[in-house]
Amino acid sequence: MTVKVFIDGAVGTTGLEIRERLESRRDITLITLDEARRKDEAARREAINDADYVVLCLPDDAAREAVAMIANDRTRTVDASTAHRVADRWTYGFAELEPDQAERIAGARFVSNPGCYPTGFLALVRPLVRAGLLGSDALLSVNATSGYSGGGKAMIAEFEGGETSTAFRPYALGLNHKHAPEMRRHAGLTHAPIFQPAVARAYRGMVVEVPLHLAQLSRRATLTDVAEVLASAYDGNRVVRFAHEATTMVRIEDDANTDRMTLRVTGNEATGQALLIATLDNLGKGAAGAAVQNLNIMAGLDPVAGLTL
Ligand SMILES: NC(=O)C1=CN([C@@H]2O[C@H](COP(=O)(O)OP(=O)(O)OC[C@H]3O[C@@H](n4cnc5c(N)ncnc54)[C@H](OP(=O)(O)O)[C@@H]3O)[C@@H](O)[C@H]2O)C=CC1
Ligand SMILES: CC(=O)N[C@@H](CCC(=O)OP(=O)(O)O)C(=O)O
Repeated sequence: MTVKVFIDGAVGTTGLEIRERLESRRDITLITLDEARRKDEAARREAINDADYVVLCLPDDAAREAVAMIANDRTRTVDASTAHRVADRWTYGFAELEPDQAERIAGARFVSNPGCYPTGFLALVRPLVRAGLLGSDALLSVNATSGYSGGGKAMIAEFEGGETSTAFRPYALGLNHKHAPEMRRHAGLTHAPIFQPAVARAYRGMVVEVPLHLAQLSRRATLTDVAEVLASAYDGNRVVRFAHEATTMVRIEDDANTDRMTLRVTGNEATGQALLIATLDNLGKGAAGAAVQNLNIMAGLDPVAGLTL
């Protein structure tokens, strides 16, 4: 038996990545719309209602419109946009976030795929909050660098079309990035972290860093204690891996071209300063890899089918 999947926005940056992961699958039949019909409302409505699963790879407003087109109680949705990540009725599609999150995704009708930056931040911070090492009132910062495909077709054109020659560009300097609410909510924090992202001249890949004073922790702890909490949270996980080896260098390319994520704890025990680091691919675990993982879980298939780990 196969499940019918429609990717709305299938020729965008994320949509193409999802299609690549699904098109050779024998357990999945893709519903496709040709170039002339891919933005036609009637054609999309028909495809959406014909599908068992719809994956939305659209700008936020178009994603909301697509959800409103569902006129049956059967079609299940994974939304890759920001539109529903803190919305009621939607299940947050980060399977490793909580011990029962995969089970919740498996039973959900509406699943919101996490943002790429929150994927790194939450993987590093949520286990520490859950273990009581970080209080829910912790005041955190997060700095991150993304490959330019993170900005979709428009940013790819900007970097590859000669519109910018920059190698590295911090942005969201007004500390108003759209991912901050999602980080706050799903980490279980009272205050959103100070989030300062940057984009680099690399097509794909991502480094997310959370600096911490050990004195910020709710009880006395060493770097090893922090590492142990993260290592045990992801013990045996096939997608999120804790790197036990000493970290001397991290590169944006480390997990690029994969659907996995690697977490590290490093720092200076003598000064009591820690650095939590996640590397992932903004288009992999940060987008398409997570969407396919969610689809697999919802359809009762192998959660990592079609993923590159
Ligand atoms: N790039 C990334 O790393 C990540 C992206 N996301 C999210 O995924 C979603 C897609 O982003 P991304 O792939 O980067 O963006 P792109 O701009 O590369 O692709 C968006 C696609 O949606 C199409 N589209 C726009 N409006 C409509 C509509 N009304 N009906 C049908 N198709 C439409 C566009 O068509 P056209 O080609 O004609 O413009 C385009 O092909 C966004 O919400 C983004 O925030 C999430 C995580 C990471
Ligand atoms: C480099 C870059 O511009 N990145 C995008 C985030 C990509 C992502 O995660 O997308 P969504 O939350 O939009 O789904 C940004 O900062 O807006």
